[in-house]
Amino acid sequence: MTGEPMSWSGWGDPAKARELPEPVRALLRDLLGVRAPGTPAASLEQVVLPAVALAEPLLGALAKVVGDGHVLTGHEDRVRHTRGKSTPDLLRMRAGDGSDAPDAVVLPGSHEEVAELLRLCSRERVAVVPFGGGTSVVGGLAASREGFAGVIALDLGRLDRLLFVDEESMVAGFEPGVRAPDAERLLAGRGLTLGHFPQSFEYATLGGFAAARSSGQASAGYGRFDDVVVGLTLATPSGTLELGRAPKSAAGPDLRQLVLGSEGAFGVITSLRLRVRRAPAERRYEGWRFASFAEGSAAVRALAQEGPLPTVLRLSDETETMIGLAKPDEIGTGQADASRASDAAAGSGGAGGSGCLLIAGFEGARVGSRHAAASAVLARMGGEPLGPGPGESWEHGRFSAPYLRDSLLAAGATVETLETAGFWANLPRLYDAVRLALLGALGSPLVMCHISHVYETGASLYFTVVTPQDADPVAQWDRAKAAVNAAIVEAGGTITHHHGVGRDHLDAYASELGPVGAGILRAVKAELDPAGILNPGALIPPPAS
Ligand SMILES: Cc1cc2nc3c(=O)[nH]c(=O)nc-3n(C[C@H](O)[C@H](O)[C@H](O)COP(=O)(O)OP(=O)(O)OC[C@H]3O[C@@H](n4cnc5c(N)ncnc54)[C@H](O)[C@@H]3O)c2cc1C
Repeated sequence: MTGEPMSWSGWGDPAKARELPEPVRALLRDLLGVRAPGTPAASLEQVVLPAVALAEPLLGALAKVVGDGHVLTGHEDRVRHTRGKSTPDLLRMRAGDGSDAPDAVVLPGSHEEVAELLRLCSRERVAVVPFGGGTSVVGGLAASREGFAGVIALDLGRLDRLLFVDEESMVAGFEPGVRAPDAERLLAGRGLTLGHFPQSFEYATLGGFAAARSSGQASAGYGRFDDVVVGLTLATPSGTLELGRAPKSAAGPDLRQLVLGSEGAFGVITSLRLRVRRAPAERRYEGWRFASFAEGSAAVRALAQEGPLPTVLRLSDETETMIGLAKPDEIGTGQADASRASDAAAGSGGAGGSGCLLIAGFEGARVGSRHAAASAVLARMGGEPLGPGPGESWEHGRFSAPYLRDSLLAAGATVETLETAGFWANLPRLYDAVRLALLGALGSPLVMCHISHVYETGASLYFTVVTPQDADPVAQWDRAKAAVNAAIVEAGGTITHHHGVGRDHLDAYASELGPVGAGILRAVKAELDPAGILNPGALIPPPAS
């Protein structure tokens, strides 16, 4: 495994933490009314955890399966496996609230050990939360204790091997705990890539991508992660499910789709067979300007429907364009931020005068001809070419933006992201509904949006919100999130395009599924996990009372 352990209370590699420049602090204060929180963030030692509920004989039985040294009950190990990395998760951690900590962290070393652990935990009524990179932003890792003897985090980090590469079929086999950068490194030696680059790339795992139906920044060219998975193995308390003996099949419903997005509630993914592509020899990234988000959206739709699609396609709305989130590596450079932020805050998330930035990235085969054809479409739709500068800047800073969140939280601003998707004809309504819900719930937040996952029939909308923290920022965000979830359901969008359901989206997901759909999920859960030990409280809507 490469890389530093992730910050226990924030995002990413602690060495890459970024300070907010003073002009931005001043603007947050003067224009959004942001004030530094009264109490400093808790230290690791100050985080309060519940006492370990699992009795010694049970801890011993777990250790018998995975070996001594692979059952951890130390303070830091439990803290590091408490919840995920949503903003409420980080706010709770900064407040020293470790109440959702697992009793133990268990690290299996093989499929057989996972299967044995699931049998043991079913027998002893121990809840099991599969844990990949720990980057869930939907409450996918918070342990529910009610009715259980205890909770374990099943950390898949020891299952970190490349299993095989079949270059004839262009399929590679991996264990689930391989982190995305390690997967790319393992494939690079053979000139191959998965092409999956979500913003959580540095820490998320392949098993987590499959379990949460992740979508990466290059989804226009490489597809979503569910397009990449051709086969997988699922260990369940009821036995092992092997799926994917051919790329496509007419033998009934495709059960792979039942496992993709199952968020650890049906079983533990212990291996994956993934489609690989030749690593691109050529890359070309550039920027375009559109007069408005509506004009830019029409251009993006034209590319999705007529082709050719670039590998990366991202359109920021007016506010995101002004604030510069499309060029995150430039944020933090001082005065330039200040004037951009001032413009954006003055508009309180409204339309500004600088138009909208579109980033188009071309990788792989026929870059020249695809670029020429796509450029003709973008020019016809009113786009103004800005050259390679904005595109290269975006590519350079593509994983940087989350590092700003910790500095913003420390300064007293809540910053969080949320997303949805819909058909093209409904997208403007969905955009307005989410913005109005946020403005209604938070007063005058900064609301930014971009489109970065497109299909012939529709697209996702990805929002970033900045607002001053009140005395209880978790409750404040919970209220805003509830308002947005209701607005998305009402406006006919899906509650999530790629973050998943977890616990945070459960109510809205139940509305989206309807009673018959929810009943199907409960029936599958009852078949695969009769004792209900797997990630209880996540994904599966409870029966209506
Ligand atoms: C800063 C940031 C940026 C992000 N950017 C993106 C993005 O661009 N695109 C995107 O799609 N998502 C993004 N996410 C969300 C998150 O990274 C994804 O959901 C990712 O797929 C989670 O992978 P993970 O390995 O961290 O899984 P975890 O967070 O550990 O787990 C996620 C869920 O999957 C289950 N699970 C994990 N491994 C297994 C397994 N082997 N078997 C069964 N269940 C399992 C867990 O129980 C949990 O329910 C972002 C998150 C953050 C914090």
